[in-house]
Amino acid sequence: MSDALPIASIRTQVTVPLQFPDGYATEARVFSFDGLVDGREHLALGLGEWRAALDRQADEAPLVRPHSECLTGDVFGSQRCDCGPQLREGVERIADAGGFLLYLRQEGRGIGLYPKLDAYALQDTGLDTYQANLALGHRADERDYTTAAQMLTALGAQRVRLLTNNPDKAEQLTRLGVSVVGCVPTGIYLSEANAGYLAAKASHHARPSDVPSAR
Ligand SMILES: Nc1nc2c(ncn2[C@@H]2O[C@H](COP(=O)(O)OP(=O)(O)OP(=O)(O)O)[C@@H](O)[C@H]2O)c(=O)[nH]1
Ligand SMILES: [Zn+2]
Repeated sequence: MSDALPIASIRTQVTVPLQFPDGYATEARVFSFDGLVDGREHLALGLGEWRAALDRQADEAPLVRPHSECLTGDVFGSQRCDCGPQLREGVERIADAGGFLLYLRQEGRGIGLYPKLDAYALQDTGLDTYQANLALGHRADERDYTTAAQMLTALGAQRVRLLTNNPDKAEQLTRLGVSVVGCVPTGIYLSEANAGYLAAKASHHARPSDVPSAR
């Protein structure tokens, strides 16, 4: 509930010029925070006309992508998932619309980097991405968006449009008191290597949720 959301505050904000390997360039206002509930170093990137977007209503509300960390995909260009292209797309679309990219330090759907690699090894024996988490004693998806809600509140972004295909993000943020006035789907980045990953994700999202409930 929104009244139970612990308050976080902006710690530092700095401007960082960004340039991607394909040449696309923009500028981000990078925010760090004090008081995030899990003590991790989550970031918010203000992109485009983010200041003006904070004052806009409904279908003009800030565009926000809560992006969960994927070291292999975001940094090294892993083809096992679609995280790298989604991050790149997210930055440009948010820069165009005005809003925030939340870079959430919950690697491997919240299980961590080494366990994600363990899950990859199990997937190579035939399990899908969710079954592999369960076989390792984890939940299928351990992500929690409390820190995302805290950052949005600290930024003054109580009303947002989400850039995502993942309904769990909208459900959790709504329960946490963020007003999600719309969801904008991200592109689908299908490759030979990530076809199984994307198929498992689509069927998982079509099922009743088995993700953890928001605190
Ligand atoms: N456990 C596990 N995590 C994975 C696997 N492949 C990718 N991930 C993680 O999945 C997360 C992807 O998160 P997001 O980019 O927020 O995307 P999403 O939940 O698919 O939702 P969208 O907003 O629609 O992109 C990252 O934390 C990745 O590290 C996998 O095979 N196993
Ligand atoms: Zn990934």
